Amino acid sequence: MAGAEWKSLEECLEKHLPLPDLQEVKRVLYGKELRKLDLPREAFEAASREDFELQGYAFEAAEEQLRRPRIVHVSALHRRIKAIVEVAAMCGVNIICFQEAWTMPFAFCTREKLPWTEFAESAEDGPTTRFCQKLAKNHDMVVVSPILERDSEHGDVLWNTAVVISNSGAVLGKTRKNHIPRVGDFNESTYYMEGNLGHPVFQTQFGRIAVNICYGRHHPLNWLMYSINGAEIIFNPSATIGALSESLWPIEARNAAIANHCFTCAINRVGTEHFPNEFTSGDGKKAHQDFGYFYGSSYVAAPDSSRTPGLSRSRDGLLVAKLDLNLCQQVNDVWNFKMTGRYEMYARELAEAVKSNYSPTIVKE
Ligand SMILES: NC(=O)NCCC(=O)O
Repeated sequence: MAGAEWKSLEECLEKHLPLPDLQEVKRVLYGKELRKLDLPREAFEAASREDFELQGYAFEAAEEQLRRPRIVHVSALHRRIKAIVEVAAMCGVNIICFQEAWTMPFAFCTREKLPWTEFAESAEDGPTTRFCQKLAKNHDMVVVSPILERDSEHGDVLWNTAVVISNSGAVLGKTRKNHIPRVGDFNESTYYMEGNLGHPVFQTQFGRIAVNICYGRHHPLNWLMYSINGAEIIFNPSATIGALSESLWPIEARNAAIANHCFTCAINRVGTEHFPNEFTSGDGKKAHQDFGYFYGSSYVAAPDSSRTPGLSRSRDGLLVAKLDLNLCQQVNDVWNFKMTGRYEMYARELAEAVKSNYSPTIVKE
């Protein structure tokens, strides 16, 4: 499995394919070609000074007679948040989402409590939320800040939470990771509980947003419920490694955008994190001190199946996407997945299937 030396799928395709083939491969892999955004020169200069990648693309919708375009700029990014947020502001970003548990190493592999649980903090008024409130207000930007939450009002329970901060600087609310991985070194159940807040959608000045945290992207019904509650953009802040999920990554968030007539933003960490003590995870692997390679490759996908190229696998980055939210309804009106979905039938059958005396409907000869 490649580490940092393999920069990105896009770079590899561009290096090896003749132009006519490249155009066809890109059409199949990424859908319609997106216009590159003309981002300010000073934004590129600042990104280069701070040593992170900057890319921008526009998702355009057809002009309508009754509605004006509903343009929103969103972004997915990695570390060095303040400098990166400043560059995002130069690019006119309206909503920004950071990677999962962005304030800490992804230490859940270790199963050691200290010092890692020291990173947990209040979603409402912890230091990270206060920091993000300043960023939000200064830059008139909605900030989605995924943290490890300590809920001291309920017995210090820990949760994997995304705090949503309005562009006014007020905390709009929070949402919690519903599904906890039990795979490989993702020993996260040692640290926090399955979310209990359902599938909230946040009405912001720039559109209705939701957050499906990392492992929730493997659950189509989790995406569906955010969409049923009206989400137009669903962020998927993640921390995932190549050996486990790199072949799933380009498919899942993109498929969710198509299936739910919404935009999705898949955001991943970059690099390898080393821990002081060796750990194992009961999977036969020798004791080791790192999680594996977090392969970045963040991207934004649209309801019409188009998507941006991925950010690099090896560098911090800021991906700016200009979305016209009218595209959600336009695609819905063509494909009608919402209208043709048999939700009542699924609800009835699922309600039966979860009963302890249920037996699956299998017709046999
Ligand atoms: N952070 C997290 O839930 N990772 C699980 C692995 C994956 O979903 O790819």
